[in-house]
Amino acid sequence: MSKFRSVLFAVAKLEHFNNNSKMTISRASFSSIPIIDISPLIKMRSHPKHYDQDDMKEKKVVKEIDEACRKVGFFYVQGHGVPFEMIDLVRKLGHDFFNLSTEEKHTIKMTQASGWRGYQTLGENVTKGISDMHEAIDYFRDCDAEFPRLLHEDHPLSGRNLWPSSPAAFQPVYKQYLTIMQDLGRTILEAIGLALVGSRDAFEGTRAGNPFWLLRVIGYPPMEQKVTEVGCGEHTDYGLLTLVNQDDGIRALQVKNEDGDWIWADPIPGTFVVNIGDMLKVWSNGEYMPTVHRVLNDGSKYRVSVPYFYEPNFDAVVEPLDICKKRAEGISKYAPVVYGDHLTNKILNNFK
Ligand SMILES: N=C(N)NCCCC[C@H](N)C(=O)O
Ligand SMILES: O=C(O)CCC(=O)C(=O)O
Ligand SMILES: [Fe+2]
Repeated sequence: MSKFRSVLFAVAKLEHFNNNSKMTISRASFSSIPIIDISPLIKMRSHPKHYDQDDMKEKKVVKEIDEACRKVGFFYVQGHGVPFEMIDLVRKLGHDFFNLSTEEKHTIKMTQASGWRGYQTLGENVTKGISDMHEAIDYFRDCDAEFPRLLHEDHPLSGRNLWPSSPAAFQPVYKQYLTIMQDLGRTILEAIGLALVGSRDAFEGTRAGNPFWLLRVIGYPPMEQKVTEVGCGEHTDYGLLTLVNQDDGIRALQVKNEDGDWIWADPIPGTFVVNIGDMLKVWSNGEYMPTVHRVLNDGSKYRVSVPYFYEPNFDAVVEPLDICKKRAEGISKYAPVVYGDHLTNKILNNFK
């Protein structure tokens, strides 16, 4: 090798080293969660033809989301266009439901036959073998002809969503909310597509064009300093993007940085807390890593949060994207996984 070429080679190696170390070191240092105004994405989504992808991928909002995904795995979104009244009403209806008698709540009880949809009582959900101090209602995208595997009654997640008759507004409001949140999830994923691949449609079609979404309505009783109990044990989320609508004025959600410190994701009225899940780790070949988080409601108030999970298609085969593999010198860090299998495995381990 000529002297000139070997110097170039050394520089290239050094740059590669720097890039890699930047990626790993920077995650350790986060001590706060960024707030991102996504209104430019909302505008792009309503008039896609007016926006050039090459311009869009250079936009501040796309760079901010990319940086947040690389460094923190969590960010708040504002300027999302979801009416504040809607955001508040959804949590209020959650409070109203959890205030009902046990008997009433059990009219929509989750069972194996309901495909693990419905109401679960305090402590029924477990994380790493320990009961979580929350009650919840779980909803999954309805099974229809688009999910042939789930139409077979012997699939563990085959079943129907269970809607309470009280409060009366619960079902219509939540159905509307689900439509709005699906659109919001897709909009944020477009920015991630632009950042990772340069294409806003990177996750459309067979990847996540028909998302197998989940929604949880969660109630956390106050723990009053009982440090042996946890509202929800530490975990990462399973899919692509989680959008959390949490009660104002109660600090309970905590995010772990690489030093092992817990950073509070304090509620900011009118925002959603967004975090990335396991499947983005695989698709991005580890460029984006899901961040461990937990819930500790050790104050004195009952807390409701409503996370919406925007996920891949049930049958999506998730494997590192070519461009992400190329950036890692052709090395694929994760084996392919079928999203529905990953999810089923997780859900079946969530209950004793
Ligand atoms: N659909 C999602 N992501 N739900 C997250 C729940 C996390 C706790 C659950 N018991 C667990 O052990 O995973
Ligand atoms: O209640 C929260 O703030 C978050 C809950 C959560 O992490 C989850 O359900 O996956
Ligand atoms: Fe979570």
